[in-house]
Amino acid sequence: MPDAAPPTVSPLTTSAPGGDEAFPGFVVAIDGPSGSGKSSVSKQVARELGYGFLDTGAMYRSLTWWCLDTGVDLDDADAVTAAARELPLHIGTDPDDPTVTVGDTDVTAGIRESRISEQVSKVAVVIPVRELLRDQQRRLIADASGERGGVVAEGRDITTVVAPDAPVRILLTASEEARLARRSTELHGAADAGSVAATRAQVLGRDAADSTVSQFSVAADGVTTVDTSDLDFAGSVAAVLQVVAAARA
Ligand SMILES: Nc1ncnc2c1ncn2[C@@H]1O[C@H](COP(=O)(O)OP(=O)(O)OP(=O)(O)O)[C@@H](O)[C@H]1O
Ligand SMILES: Nc1ccn([C@H]2C[C@H](O)[C@@H](COP(=O)(O)O)O2)c(=O)n1
Repeated sequence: MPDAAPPTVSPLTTSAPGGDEAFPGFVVAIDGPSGSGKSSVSKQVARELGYGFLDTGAMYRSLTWWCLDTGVDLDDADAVTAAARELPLHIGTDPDDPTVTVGDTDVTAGIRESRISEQVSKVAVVIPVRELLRDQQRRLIADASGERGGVVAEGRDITTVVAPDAPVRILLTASEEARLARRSTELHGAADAGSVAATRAQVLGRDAADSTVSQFSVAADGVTTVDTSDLDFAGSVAAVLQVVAAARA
């Protein structure tokens, strides 16, 4: 499947809310709770469509990494906002090479460490930080969709705030049980009672904090819910591609 030729793209344009320009290509916006598969499924969907891929969570993670690296107190919202203004971030939008750098440091792997996952919500709930990153995300979506004819962008507020006029908006969800099992398997190599319990606080705690600033537990008007609880990874990718195909038919 990854080597399949990209489908012909109709020249659809999406308006970029709050900006002066329309997004130049087709935008697939995906949000949902932690462990629903947003990042991994979106990346594969982007590959199969020949589109760009934007992982907006990586931007919040990079800011968290930068604050910790430079000694910024994550509980000081003003200091975190100042850091966001200075953040020397580069985020790749090639789904085969979504490299993230902060300054000269490749943080692609580092931003996935538990120390970041456990603290990233402190950064993500700061409203001025969200506004700064939202503007950057819209620019990245415009650039990537222009370069490749389309982009798959994922994150907690993509369908509601960053790209509410995207032609495809999906809430990718799964039962709490499925999400915990997936994350547990990813982090601990198993989904037995012990490892699920160890994962629970991180996954549910982060969702609880993040839901104070974004709405990702129920689909907003016009957003299609794709429930992957009973789907494997390939099935989830196929379900999203089906929604995209229906929107373009
Ligand atoms: N349908 C699926 N069936 C089984 N495993 C899946 C499925 N979708 C994703 N996964 C796996 O679940 C894990 C979590 O997926 P992923 O990181 O993409 O979720 P996410 O929604 O982006 O989470 P977060 O918002 O916390 O970053 C990954 O290891 C991924 O490979
Ligand atoms: N558009 C977004 C993207 C991410 N966040 C927050 C929520 C998460 O706690 C954190 C990391 O995201 P992840 O990599 O786990 O998807 O960033 C957000 O608030 N809005």
